[in-house]
Amino acid sequence: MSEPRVRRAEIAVEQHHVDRVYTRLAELRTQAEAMRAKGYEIGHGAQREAVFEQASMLFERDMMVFHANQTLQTLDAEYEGLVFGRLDHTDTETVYVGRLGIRDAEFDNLVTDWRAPAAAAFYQATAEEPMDVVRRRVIRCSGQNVLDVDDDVLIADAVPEGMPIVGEGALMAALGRSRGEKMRDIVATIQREQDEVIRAPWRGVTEITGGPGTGKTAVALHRAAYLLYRHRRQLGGAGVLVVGPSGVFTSYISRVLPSMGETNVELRALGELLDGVGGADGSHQDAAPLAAVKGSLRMRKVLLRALRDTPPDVPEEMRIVYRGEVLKLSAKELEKVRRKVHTHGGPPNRSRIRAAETLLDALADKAEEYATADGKTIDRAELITDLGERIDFHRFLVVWWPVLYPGEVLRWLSDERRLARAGKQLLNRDEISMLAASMADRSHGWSVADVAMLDELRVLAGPPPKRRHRPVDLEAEPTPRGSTGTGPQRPEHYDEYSHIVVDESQDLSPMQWRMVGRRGKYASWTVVGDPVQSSWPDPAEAAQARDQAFGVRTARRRYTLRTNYRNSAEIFDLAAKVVVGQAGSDELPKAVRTTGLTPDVRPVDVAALEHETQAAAKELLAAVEGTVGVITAMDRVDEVSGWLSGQADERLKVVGSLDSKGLEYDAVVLVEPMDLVTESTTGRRVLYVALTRATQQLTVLASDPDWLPSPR
Ligand SMILES: Nc1ncnc2c1ncn2[C@@H]1O[C@H](COP(=O)(O)OP(=O)(O)OP(=O)(O)O)[C@@H](O)[C@H]1O
Repeated sequence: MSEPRVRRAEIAVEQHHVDRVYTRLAELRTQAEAMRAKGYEIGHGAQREAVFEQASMLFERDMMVFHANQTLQTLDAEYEGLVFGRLDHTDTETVYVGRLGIRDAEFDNLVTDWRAPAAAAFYQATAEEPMDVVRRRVIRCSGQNVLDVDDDVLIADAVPEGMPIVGEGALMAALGRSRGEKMRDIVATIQREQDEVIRAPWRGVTEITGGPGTGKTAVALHRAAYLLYRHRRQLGGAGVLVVGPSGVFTSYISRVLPSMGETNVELRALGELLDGVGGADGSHQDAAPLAAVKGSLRMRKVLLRALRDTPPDVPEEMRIVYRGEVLKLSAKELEKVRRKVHTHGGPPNRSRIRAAETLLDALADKAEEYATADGKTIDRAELITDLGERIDFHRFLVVWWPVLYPGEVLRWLSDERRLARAGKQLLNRDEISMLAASMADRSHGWSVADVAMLDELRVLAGPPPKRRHRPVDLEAEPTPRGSTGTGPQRPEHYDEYSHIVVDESQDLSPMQWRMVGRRGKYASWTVVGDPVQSSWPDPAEAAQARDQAFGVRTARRRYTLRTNYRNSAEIFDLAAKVVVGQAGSDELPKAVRTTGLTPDVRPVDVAALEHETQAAAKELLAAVEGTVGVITAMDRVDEVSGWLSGQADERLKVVGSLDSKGLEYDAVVLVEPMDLVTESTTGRRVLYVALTRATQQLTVLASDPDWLPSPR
């Protein structure tokens, strides 16, 4: 038979099996629906039974309905290619691998879940270590239709007579395919080095490093799905949190887990980790020098001092009449009382009772002072009891010791004098004015870096007292919550997560590590990063904060991924040049795919930049099937978006350098690379990130040639 006929015949063979799987899926769905209906029936019956029986029947009903719903949820997930692999073993056993495990009515396996031990050989078998696999087949489907098959022979000598072998290179075919707006799962083509990381033990800290495009994000997400499948009891209840650098990024990866039937993982951007505190929207990026100040560990102390400073607008003195005498506390005396309360160190929102007691003590001292001057004595205990019950005392107390909300306290720092007090010997003059100006700027919501400070303040201030009516929060004006998470909202108990995945971890500031660490107090971790792509100026300080976040967890394992699956070799060769001297050769991955298309580096005149950008975007939109990213320095995003507003094509995206982290496009236009270099002290690394976003084609428009180090 000719190759196309063999292929068609093999596609038909697999189609037959896939049809059986879908028929069975429909049967299972019907059974689950019937079970749910029966569960509800039990509930109705229970109403007429004795109370004790009712209780046990209701329990039974709840369990039935719960299980039925869970099964339905799993069966109804939109699986893109439910069956994607097949293993033919030496003993002629055949195992189909898919996104879900399904058995037929006789309880024989129709499909084995990719995470089950029986499917491991699909990812781990090699020609050197074939694990009894003769032929590994990747089956490519669209919906329920088999489109293609692709085989890998692992034990050539053991191929039985008549076993057809079709095609070559499922991985290369997958990598060459155009990219959509959302990342896709890679279950069908996970490579051995990646599989090892995905299946690593769940406890402790698993660190994954590797250069751009090595699949770190993909691996981390598949690991989350794998861990939930294998250890659902330990991890499923309290939840898995995936933290990414930006909302654009979490949106980009948001389909991967649901496509594997996993909807119970919470995806959050760093700027979206905090719900409801003063309306944090956390999508705005500060300029690098400002973000560096906001993210440094110094801020912890600055914030603590700010919190303990006298709140603005509190009464400057206290007057209260006691038995015909006016007791007066001056501003200085009141401050002494405030300091005394704070020396106990408790969160101010938990210290109001102590504040009341200390204030009453000061009033008693004052009364004693007056009495002594008049040669009298007072009953101190009686005074404290009497004043402590007085409404005017409590009225004073609530304004003098107000409930502190993180957003409000942060805004106080727009007052330079106040900030200078809080930042004494911690912040220099320039830093103070830069920070104060940022806090005064209300033209946008909170920035990504602000959110870590808000979270710090949340903990330092302590929870506000519970009220029947929610207090009016003046900071709540810009409230868009901005979570793109697919999982449940967790407004309060942030420290409950059982597993935390941190992506692009090389960029977390120390303050962000503290914030994430609070959420992982009892969790195990998967931490993904590439030091060479880091835009954080003080890696040592960040490492210290990171180690603190991990706490005493002793089990730590580290994996390095070395193959770049994203970029063509031509594109990566260019990108690697900009970090020469900043990265060791072992820190740079190897790109496996060549396209024959070298990047198009165009010197342009500044005046022609707009026109050149439009032209390059148009060319690339015509050249590729999928997305085209136009990457610029952060402060030029609006300008460049304006240039391209005439090109109404949904595949075209303009993105700032920092926001391009973790994303990928079929083609990229990089506008003015030198802008990225000068944007921050780690500009070259940011440029490296931007240059490694394209899978197929890259055009660089540069008026200044210095972005590319000249060859030595
Ligand atoms: N085994 C694989 N099979 C198919 N595609 C893969 C495989 N591994 C990675 N990829 C693809 O390579 C691209 C890069 O993967 P990913 O974004 O996870 O890399 P990364 O290491 O996180 O990159 P970066 O550090 O640059 O953000 C993605 O399109 C991903 O789907």
